[in-house]
Amino acid sequence: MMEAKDGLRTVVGLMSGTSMDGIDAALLRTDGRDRVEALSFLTIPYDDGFRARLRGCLGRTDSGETVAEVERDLTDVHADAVRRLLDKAGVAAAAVDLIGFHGHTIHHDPDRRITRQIGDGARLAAATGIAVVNDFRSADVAAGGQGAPLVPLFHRALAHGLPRPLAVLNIGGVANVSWIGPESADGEADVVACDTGPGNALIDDWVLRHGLGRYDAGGALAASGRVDDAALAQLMAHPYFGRPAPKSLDRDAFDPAPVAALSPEDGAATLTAFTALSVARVVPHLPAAPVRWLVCGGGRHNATLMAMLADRLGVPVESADLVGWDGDALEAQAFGYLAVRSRLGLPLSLPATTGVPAPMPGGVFHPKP
Ligand SMILES: Nc1ncnc2c1ncn2[C@@H]1O[C@H](COP(=O)(O)OP(=O)(O)OP(=O)(O)O)[C@@H](O)[C@H]1O
Ligand SMILES: CC(=O)N[C@H]1[C@@H]2OC[C@@H](O2)[C@@H](O)[C@@H]1O[C@H](C)C(=O)O
Repeated sequence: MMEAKDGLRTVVGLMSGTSMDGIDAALLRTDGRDRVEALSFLTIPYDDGFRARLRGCLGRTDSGETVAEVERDLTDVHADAVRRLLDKAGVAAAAVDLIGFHGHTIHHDPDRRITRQIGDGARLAAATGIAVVNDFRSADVAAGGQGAPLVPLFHRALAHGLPRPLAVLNIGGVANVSWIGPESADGEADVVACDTGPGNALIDDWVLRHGLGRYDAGGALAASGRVDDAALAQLMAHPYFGRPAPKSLDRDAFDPAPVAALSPEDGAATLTAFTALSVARVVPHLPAAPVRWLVCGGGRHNATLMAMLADRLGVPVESADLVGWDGDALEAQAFGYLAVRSRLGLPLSLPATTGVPAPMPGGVFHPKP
């Protein structure tokens, strides 16, 4: 890997998240430690046909023909995303040191030591002419960790100078929090993390099922409904919320049956309250209550959800964009950052972020052809 005099590498980070909305691609320069310079970002949405094929792979652990075909096509769409990102940024592939390729999670059951992200690293390296790191979660899960969330060390790298304890909340399909403690003299800080519960996935599925679009834009549908307290209590009875951090979730861990009989409006309101309340329920599992919550991921565009979070948490809950981060790009950037850490042999996860027994390096390297 090329290393500039300033120790920074030019990297692409690629994320295909649990919302299945598309590929997020970010270009950045980073040393994999505490320096990060964002350069460019774009999202390539999946078309409905591809999204349906991806959905058809969820929960499958076999390597059947269909999964292999979807993996190949998924990889090729990622190669296209890299080309478009570099075109947009006016950067040549030869100037890029590395790609961090998350792939798409089709199965996540860390308690049975299973996690699987599809995405062919060697094929992506061949298609782009750039070295690739993929398979970020397997080593952590094989060692007994949760394999997720992996963004916390990146959140910590960005958080210098912000008030502590700070919570960074990512609301994608699933929601996850990074708790970042006070900064010590050497600039280090404790970090504790876990998935909090559902993010947007249940709301998206609900809206889609009622023919009202792919997501609840701005939270307007939820805002026009009423939270059904009995249904909310049933949803919150899931044993996940009593478990201490670290802990992680598969996309489809929660059964939305308690809202099934509600109107579209009330169902949306109740599922939105479910996401907000499950975030609040994590606070007792953290070392101390955060003084501020910065929210990234698509869920921060849902004004009803943001208002419910502020109400439940009782401290400022703000979009991460407010401190100069790009809340849509953060996850993709994180996998570029983690790819550099992987090449440097630095940990991607810690006992307090995934429950892994010791700080854990990871990722699989595919050299450029
Ligand atoms: N304007 C909006 N109003 C309401 N919700 C929105 C809006 N824009 C995006 N979202 C929500 O954000 C989701 C996409 O979020 P994001 O891209 O952060 O998820 P992801 O990266 O796929 O998931 P994960 O973090 O779980 O991997 C959409 O599916 C939708 O639910
Ligand atoms: C297994 C898996 O892919 N988990 C995702 C998912 O989406 C959000 C949440 O659940 C988080 O744990 C993780 O992604 C982020 C990027 C992470 O690893 O930090």
